[in-house]
Amino acid sequence: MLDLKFIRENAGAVRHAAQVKGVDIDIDDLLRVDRELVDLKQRVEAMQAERNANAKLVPKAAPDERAALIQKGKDLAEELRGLEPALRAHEDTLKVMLLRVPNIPHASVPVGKDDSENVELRREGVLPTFDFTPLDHVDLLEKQGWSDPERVARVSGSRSYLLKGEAVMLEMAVLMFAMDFLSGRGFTPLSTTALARPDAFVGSGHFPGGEDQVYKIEGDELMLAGTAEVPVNSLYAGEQLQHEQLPITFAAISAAFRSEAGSAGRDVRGLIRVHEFRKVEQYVLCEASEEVGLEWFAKILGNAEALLAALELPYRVMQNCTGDMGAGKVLMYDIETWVPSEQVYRETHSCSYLGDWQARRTGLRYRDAGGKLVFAHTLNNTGVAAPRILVPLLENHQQADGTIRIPAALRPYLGGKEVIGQPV
Ligand SMILES: Nc1ncnc2c1ncn2[C@@H]1O[C@H](COS(=O)(=O)NC(=O)[C@@H](N)CO)[C@@H](O)[C@H]1O
Repeated sequence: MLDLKFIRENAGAVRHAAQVKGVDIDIDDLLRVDRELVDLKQRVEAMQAERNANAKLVPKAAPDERAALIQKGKDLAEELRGLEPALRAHEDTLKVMLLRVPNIPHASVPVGKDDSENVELRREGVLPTFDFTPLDHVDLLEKQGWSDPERVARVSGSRSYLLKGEAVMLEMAVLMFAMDFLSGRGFTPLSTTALARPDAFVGSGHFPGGEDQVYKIEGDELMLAGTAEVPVNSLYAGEQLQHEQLPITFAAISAAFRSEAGSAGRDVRGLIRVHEFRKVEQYVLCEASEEVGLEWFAKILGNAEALLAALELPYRVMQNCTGDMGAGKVLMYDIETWVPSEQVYRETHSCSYLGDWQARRTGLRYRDAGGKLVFAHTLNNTGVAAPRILVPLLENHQQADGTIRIPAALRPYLGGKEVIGQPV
């Protein structure tokens, strides 16, 4: 959400942001509703003043004037009541419209319509070469007896997954490694629920708009979030933080649930796109400064890159174009990790800076050094998401005999093992 005053004074910039982000909102319509609401409020205030002034006259009035004054007071009260519904309707309409107003993209963001126009910033790591025919992750898991896709599909349908044996230890090792790594960089570990109230989805910006991606629970207002960003972003909703408390940084591990509505046919095989997964989420709540926000953006991006480097995985960093960054972002980079079986880089991390857009809709405020109450800035990035990260991990580190070489950084989390799996 943007400040209404900012929208009034920068309608052109906001209209342009909506246009380049493909957000369907009519800023002129919003400003019309805003003006009508201002007029209504002014009329109400004038009538209240008139009614109050009139009420003061009654006790001092001559007996023959009193009845008329009392009647005037009743008429004014009636007229005021008559304005209530219009006032409410305008306030509700404006609130819904404001929630749809996109954030202004950073000057560096390329204009584009979808991910095909994201810009590759750089590639890191060396692509693997195999002196044998490499397998994809589905075949590797199957060969090692680490999966059971038919049985789990019978129980849980498509986009479900089950890991068995050492693959489970690998999944937990990579999650623990990420938590260790991030807490070592000062991020407070959180283990949190994916259940959240609708307001938390509004606060993060997933609602309005992303409702079809979210699993709901019959007869319960709680919903299953697709990322810990949703509940974590609302932990401090409505509070007045002190600037000494900032920055608040979390490494939040949680389950994540996604309906993947609209992804029919994409990545139906294997672990890339499943309905429930686990994610370590980097979340930052910092002071209301673009300079500080961009510093944190670089830090959380660097954390994810360092994690991938420690996992010895080649990757590339993409800058998302305006059409692929979502309404709330100022700046967004995806990290894509190499998947040998597809010979392409696939998204494994998504790093975002949102300015005060989330804070404004969540009610995340702090007293700055001057004692002024201001909205904070927020950022998030993936630390690691499993099982998706297992796809490049298994495929890049597979050996000719079907075993998997374990990167040095993960060995402490796998009892020191340098290889998992049996030669097959
Ligand atoms: N359906 C899915 N199945 C498996 N992994 C997924 C799925 N959806 C997303 N992910 C993983 O979760 C990461 C973050 O998802 S995201 O929507 O791009 N971004 C967020 O959720 C942000 N909160 C940053 O983590 C993705 O990069 C991907 O690695």
